[in-house]
Amino acid sequence: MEVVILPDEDRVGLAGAEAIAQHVARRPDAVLGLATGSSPLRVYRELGQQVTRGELSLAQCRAFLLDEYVGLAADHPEGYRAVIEREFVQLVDIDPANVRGPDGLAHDLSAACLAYEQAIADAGGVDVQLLGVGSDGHIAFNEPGSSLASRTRIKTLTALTRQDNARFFGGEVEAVPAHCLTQGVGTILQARHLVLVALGEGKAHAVQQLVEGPVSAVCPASVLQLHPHVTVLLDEAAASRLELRDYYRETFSGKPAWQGF
Ligand SMILES: N[C@@H]1[C@@H](O)[C@H](O)[C@@H](COP(=O)(O)O)O[C@@H]1O
Repeated sequence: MEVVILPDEDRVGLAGAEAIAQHVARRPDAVLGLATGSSPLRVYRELGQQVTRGELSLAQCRAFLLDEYVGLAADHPEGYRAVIEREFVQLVDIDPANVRGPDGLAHDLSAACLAYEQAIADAGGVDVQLLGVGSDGHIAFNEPGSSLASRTRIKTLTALTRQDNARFFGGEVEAVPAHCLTQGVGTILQARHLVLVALGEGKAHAVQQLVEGPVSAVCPASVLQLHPHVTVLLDEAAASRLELRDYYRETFSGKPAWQGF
């Protein structure tokens, strides 16, 4: 796991965009994994600027969302498909038809979950998956207690997550749907590169647990310790509770000492 501590949100956004751009440089038709929430927004803005400047093109990419609320009308502005449309698709040159999310309005939600897993597999799997982390350590909507081998399925949101996300629903907890469809922890682990972004003091405990805590379903994000290629991008506040933060800084600060031997 590569832990990168950066001075501010803009630098985190830049680093996240760089990680994605590197995949696209190697493979122009890369499969991208998209996350919602506020943490990845600067990454999307930076990608948008690179596309506008002609430095990057996502025209051949396909993308899959991590999760979706159950039961929100298709035109609801806080539905994750709508959020991604607004915050990502409209800023870059990806074909909107190539961006897919779980169908939270499906008549048969279980069948929709299976179909979503199949669509990801048919695309050849996700090359680079952007992730945020909930203040309780959830990734996507895999709440504490989620099976670490889970696949895309319906989940019930915790009171804490609904409270955290109420800010997107005019502050009304009751307006936040109680259920969602989410890629499972096992699904996420199959992406070839995981890039997690965490910003602010409110994430410091979850970040400490995910990087340095035991691997446990109590903090689903801790399962990232079992993945061979993870980049964790943090601002100073999110990194503030890491016991080994000076070590992470040293290892990232420049040329490794063994170079040149
Ligand atoms: N389902 C999303 C997660 O994918 C996201 O990581 C989390 C944190 O969001 P934020 O980045 O706004 O703190 O929010 C939601 O619960």
